[in-house]
Amino acid sequence: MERSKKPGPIPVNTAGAENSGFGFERDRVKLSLPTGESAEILLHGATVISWIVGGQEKLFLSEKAVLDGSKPVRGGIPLVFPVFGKSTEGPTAPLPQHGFARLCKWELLGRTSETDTSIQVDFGLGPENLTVDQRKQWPYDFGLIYSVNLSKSSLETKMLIRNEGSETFVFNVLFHTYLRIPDVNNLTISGLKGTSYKCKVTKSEAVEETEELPVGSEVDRVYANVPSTVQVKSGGDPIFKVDRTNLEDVVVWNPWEGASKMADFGPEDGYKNMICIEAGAVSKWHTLEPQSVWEGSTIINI
Ligand SMILES: O=P(O)(O)OC[C@H]1O[C@@H](O)[C@H](O)[C@@H](O)[C@@H]1O
Repeated sequence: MERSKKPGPIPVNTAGAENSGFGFERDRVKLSLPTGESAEILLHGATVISWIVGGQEKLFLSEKAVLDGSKPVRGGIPLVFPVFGKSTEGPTAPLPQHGFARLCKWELLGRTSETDTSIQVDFGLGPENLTVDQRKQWPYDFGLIYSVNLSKSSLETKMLIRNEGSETFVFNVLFHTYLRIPDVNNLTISGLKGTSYKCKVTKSEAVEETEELPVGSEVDRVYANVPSTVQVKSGGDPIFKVDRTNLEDVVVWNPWEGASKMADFGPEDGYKNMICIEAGAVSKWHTLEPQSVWEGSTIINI
């Protein structure tokens, strides 16, 4: 983001933070709490690539994921903005699938709060962080502030989008979260019943009828206006609870055996240990008028 438009320094609340941790190394930020929880975020795409609770990794990261900035990360939490999927028409048509946010090197704005039980870091992205080609593809003046907040048993991600120009723009935004799961064959997802969805596999639309949705094959569904919390259960036991604020939609994705066709997906049967539960605003365009701000967040609880 342009220096003049960056948020002013936010006073850091360090009450009781003697043992918590914030580390910056070359291309990534590491957060940790005195109780052992940690998270790791690359500047590339501001992609969260690790979240550890109770000594266990909670995010799936492909063992073939490319982390050097040359392509989006296969795993963790890539950021989707300003378009979800690939547009064939309209102002986002020139952009690649899922937009540019996951492709850019974000700026570290700093640690914005810290206590013994939580720590937050903010990243910024603006037109000056885009390549000349990306600027041509989407020539709007915008400012993004992305916050990652690690607490003892939850990870919150929050996006603030500002229109800093004189032209209105439309956008989609989504947290493309790859959750690590013990076995997809024992998995169910609840909280979607009664919600309309578009299935990208069968190219059809339907209303979800299942209370506890199993995943037994490729799934790629965009659930619109999901009213409540979505829970991921393993063998009937809740393992993740996903709450959303101002993010009305949820995408459920697992490529199943199609994963073997992705050069950066590994191991080949890794799809058994992942499910993407993606909180976003993607089923319709959101309009942002000049000098207006939009904010949305999601919190994943263990
Ligand atoms: O391979 P990509 O660009 O990271 O996209 C992965 C998947 O992302 C999901 O969000 C989409 O619904 C899928 O259609 C897509 O295949």
